[in-house]
Amino acid sequence: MSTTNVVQVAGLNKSYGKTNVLESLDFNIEENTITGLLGRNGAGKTTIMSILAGQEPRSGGRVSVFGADPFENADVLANMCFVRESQKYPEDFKTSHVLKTGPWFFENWDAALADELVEVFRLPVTTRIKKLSRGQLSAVAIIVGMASRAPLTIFDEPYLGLDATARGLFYDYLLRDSMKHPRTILMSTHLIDEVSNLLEKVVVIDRGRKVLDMGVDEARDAAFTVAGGAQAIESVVHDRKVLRTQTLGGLASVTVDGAADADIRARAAAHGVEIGSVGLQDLVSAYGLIDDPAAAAITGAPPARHHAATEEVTR
Ligand SMILES: Nc1ncnc2c1ncn2[C@@H]1O[C@H](COP(=O)(O)OP(=O)(O)OP(=O)(O)O)[C@@H](O)[C@H]1O
Repeated sequence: MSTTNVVQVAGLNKSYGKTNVLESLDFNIEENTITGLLGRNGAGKTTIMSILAGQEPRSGGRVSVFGADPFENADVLANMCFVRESQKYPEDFKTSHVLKTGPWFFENWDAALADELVEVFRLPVTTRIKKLSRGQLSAVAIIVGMASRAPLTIFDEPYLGLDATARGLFYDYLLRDSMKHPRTILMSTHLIDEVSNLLEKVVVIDRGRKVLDMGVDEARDAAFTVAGGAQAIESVVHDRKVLRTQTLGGLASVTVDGAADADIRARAAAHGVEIGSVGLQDLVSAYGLIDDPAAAAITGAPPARHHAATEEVTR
């Protein structure tokens, strides 16, 4: 089955002055998928999204959205909705104005869906937007993103201030509505566990570089844990790349890069240690510690040759 890439990024660089914030990034986003853009604070997620949405120029490389460069390209931007925290509204704008003007900007605007979501999020429509609570402001942005039915919808941490019930409703609506009306969705989030059932693909960024780019199902095999006696673990994983080490007395749990192959399983059985799977959140968290001397320094434990970061777990 052939796939169409709505977004194609090749060798993307972005710098502010002498600081490189994105370096040689390559990734594609397939049409009609929900992709998570994940990574630690300052990794470069908002910068990537702003470049895709034509709001930031790049410093180098190629970016194509719907087959064209998005920067200052009205045709490309007409098919896109970028939902971000810092969205500005005209002074004195109310939610009712947002609902009224939505169809001016988005060809596929679904007014019935917007009204339904206003009810679901219990949003006051006649209150001025600048008077809304943090969570209510996020709800307005989510409603715009959902009701726009834009062929490419980009959500940059859309949930700030939203309560757990509202977040659950957002995820339910996003899943149901994107099944009924397929479109391409890119979402950055730190609440990875919450959205792991929603995402089909993940692109993980660390310090402006891509560290993971795969289907969520494949990501389950991207790493594994080994838990048990610290010395036994060292014998099992000594020639593997350890992403993260957590120790408690003589016990340890390490997160190891790659799939748990037959060789590792045999060694684990021989040394009486347990192999486990790694959830998406832990995986992203482990990749965020790669080659991070600061993380190792917190515990005073020097990183070993294959070990990226070591943390002492204290009770
Ligand atoms: N206008 C700017 N001038 C200078 N540096 C900037 C500018 N905008 C972003 N940066 C830097 O670029 C890097 C990436 O920022 P970005 O906002 O893309 O990160 P992020 O992954 O979205 O982070 P978070 O998860 O905290 O929202 C950061 O180090 C940030 O300080």
